[in-house]
Amino acid sequence: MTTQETSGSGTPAGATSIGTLAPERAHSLPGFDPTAPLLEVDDLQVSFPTQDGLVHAVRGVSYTLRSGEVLGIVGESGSGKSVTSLAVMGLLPGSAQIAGSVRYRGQELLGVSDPNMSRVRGKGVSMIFQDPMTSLDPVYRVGRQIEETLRVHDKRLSRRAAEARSVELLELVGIPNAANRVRSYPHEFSGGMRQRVVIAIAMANQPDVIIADEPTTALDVTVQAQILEVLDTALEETGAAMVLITHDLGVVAGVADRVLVMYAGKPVEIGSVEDIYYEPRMPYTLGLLGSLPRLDSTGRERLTPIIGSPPSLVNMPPGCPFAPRCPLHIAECDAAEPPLFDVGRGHSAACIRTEIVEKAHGDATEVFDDTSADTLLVDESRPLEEDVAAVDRDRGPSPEVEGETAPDHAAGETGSIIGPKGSNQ
Ligand SMILES: Nc1ncnc2c1ncn2[C@@H]1O[C@H](COP(=O)(O)OP(=O)(O)OP(=O)(O)O)[C@@H](O)[C@H]1O
Repeated sequence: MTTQETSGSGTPAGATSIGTLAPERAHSLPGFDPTAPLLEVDDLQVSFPTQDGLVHAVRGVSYTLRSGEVLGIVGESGSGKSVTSLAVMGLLPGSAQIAGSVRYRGQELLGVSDPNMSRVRGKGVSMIFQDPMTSLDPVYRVGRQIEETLRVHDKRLSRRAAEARSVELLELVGIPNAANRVRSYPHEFSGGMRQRVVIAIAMANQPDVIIADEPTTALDVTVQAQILEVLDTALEETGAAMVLITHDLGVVAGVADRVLVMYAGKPVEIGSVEDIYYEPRMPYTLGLLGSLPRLDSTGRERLTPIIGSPPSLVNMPPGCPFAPRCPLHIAECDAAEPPLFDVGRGHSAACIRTEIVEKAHGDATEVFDDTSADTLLVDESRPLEEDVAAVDRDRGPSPEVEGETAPDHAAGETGSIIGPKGSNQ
């Protein structure tokens, strides 16, 4: 497989306002090259032995991340996004069989001992996980957890300076009354506030790279946008580049420079965020777009679900793994798994029928059947409030929603009702 390079200006994104780097610690592995890309993942392969056989979780992932760049990695559950990132961080279980190469500033990370990886983790590359409670220790005050992170990489930092920096970091991520909140325990914060603390810890040592694995998935939709803004602040303050992992193309739209789409353990499309959203060439990417309500739609487009589920990663048959779900499937698709074909301007797609997808110009209804939106409605000829009224007649309205009216929706339209937990959407 060819390594697909991510684009980027090569200049760090922002100022470093929260302390100074001690580069010799983070960069003390053999092969350090300050001019090398921040992260080069080359033909990464990860398998897990299981009772059912070898699970080929990651089957040849390659990407390059440069300074100041945000790379979105998108794909369905089980497509290998997290395993790819855990391999980069050296956090896979001992049973994992790993091949390929992961270089941070030219230094090979695969096979490096855990003490040596600790020099890179947190300072060279830090990670934000989906559930903040997996990162935070429930029995320590959040301030202490930030201070420890700082002092792991800077033993000369006094306790008082670490305390002051913790308050500064909590302010940066938008925790009100930070000087008092440093003394709070994780359970005293809401989920969104806890994720802000985790972001503060991830940026504490001004890493070169932040890997954020589904950082907003566990949060209320109203909080998700705020956390994306906080991540943006983290990048500005640290000058870090970011790998943003999500199953939601909508999340990467406003944040990423480039997007890597994964399917069944492999990248199936890589391109700029504009190419992926407006000119995708892989039917799977088009299907993902079609199943997502778009803010730039005219309001009349239908959603197009991808029918079926991804293949088992044990004993995969030859051919394109997406073929059984693909509306453009032909016999040749079953012969061999297509490599990433260059379709122009740093854009590549693993499909032998890209010229047909090209003609859709991002409109999934050109290729996929549109079935989903109508299934939400009992009767296409009447607006949604009549359906709600019919349900109310049968069940009786709940006291909380009595007097509220349903939004005016006609057949085929997509609407969202959002609100924080307990708001009776
Ligand atoms: N320790 C393990 N042992 C066996 N199989 C594993 C292990 N860890 C992950 N897998 C398998 O590897 C595949 C990829 O998992 P991964 O967590 O990377 O997917 P993902 O794209 O991040 O999905 P999600 O969004 O649900 O986290 C899955 O089939 C998963 O079951």
